[in-house]
Amino acid sequence: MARKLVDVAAGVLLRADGRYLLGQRGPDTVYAGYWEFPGGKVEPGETPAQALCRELDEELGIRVTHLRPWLRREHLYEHAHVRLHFFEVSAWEGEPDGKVHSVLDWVRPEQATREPMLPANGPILKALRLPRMMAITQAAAIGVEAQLAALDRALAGGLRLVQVRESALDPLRREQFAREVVARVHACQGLVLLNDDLALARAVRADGVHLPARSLMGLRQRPDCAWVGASCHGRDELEHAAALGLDYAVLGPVAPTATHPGQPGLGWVRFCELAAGLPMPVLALGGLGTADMETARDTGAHGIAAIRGAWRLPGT
Ligand SMILES: Nc1nc2c([nH]c(=O)n2[C@@H]2O[C@H](COP(=O)(O)OP(=O)(O)OP(=O)(O)O)[C@@H](O)[C@H]2O)c(=O)[nH]1
Repeated sequence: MARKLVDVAAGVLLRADGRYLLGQRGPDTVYAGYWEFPGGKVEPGETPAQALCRELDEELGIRVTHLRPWLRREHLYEHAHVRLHFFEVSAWEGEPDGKVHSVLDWVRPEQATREPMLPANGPILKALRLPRMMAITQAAAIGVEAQLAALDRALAGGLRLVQVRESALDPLRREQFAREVVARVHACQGLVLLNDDLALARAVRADGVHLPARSLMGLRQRPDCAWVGASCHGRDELEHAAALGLDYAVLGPVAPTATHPGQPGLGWVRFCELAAGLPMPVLALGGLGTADMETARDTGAHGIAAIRGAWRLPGT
């Protein structure tokens, strides 16, 4: 029997130290004892954002002062068909106090999470492990040694997500370079994705593969890999990435770039429309750097992907 679709708003409260808040559902509830993000059902006449502010006041006794729409996922439970609107909550007044949960806990994204977790939330926890800045390599343009030196500097500065995109390097040098990148990034517990080459990703023990849009659109099934993402330029590509269950998408270009001359930028307004309501995180790409991070996140992006902007030294 088809179940009525129920809208639910859930908040990922993020502390400055990177930890997020989970609550354990109290007794006498469906899925009692399971962990969840605070939140609840959207009442008639409320937007999901309004519902979340009300729920966080009722459940935690806090007043939200800054929230951003993040992911939207549907899940069919035996008791309900839910559409979950996840928001990032980065500022609030008051100290969260467990008024309805048995326990509250602040969890680090890289830590094993709390169990049992509500079944719909697995991909949300994975999305929280995706770093906010993706740096895309340009070794063929600037030289392998210069790129590795830039990588070392960026890792020391906190970079934890690298996409190796080096189709212009010959196969042997590309493999050697990819192995170097994996060794350096894994030494810092970061993630490495190989552009469009699943076999090389496996050979060098990278974490996954990043699909260009033309490869994405040719697939009917998600490649068998821990992390899979794709480059997208419009809603059809984003929806295909979502349908395949990919872990993230990169959407752009937001601004015109030197690497794609003549291609007009989407701008932030269009970016916001295209990236809204998707089940996986979307990184903004195209003429951006670390200075654009807050604008990107306020527009619904999970973070930023960049070539030049990611390797630039601070102040240059
Ligand atoms: N709050 C919350 N609900 C979630 C999460 N993940 C998830 O699947 N859900 C589902 O969304 C629905 C939320 O229901 P709820 O019982 O918390 O709603 P509520 O606070 O309005 O309570 P009520 O049923 O007493 O009115 C449940 O079916 C729950 O399983 C999550 O992380 N947080």
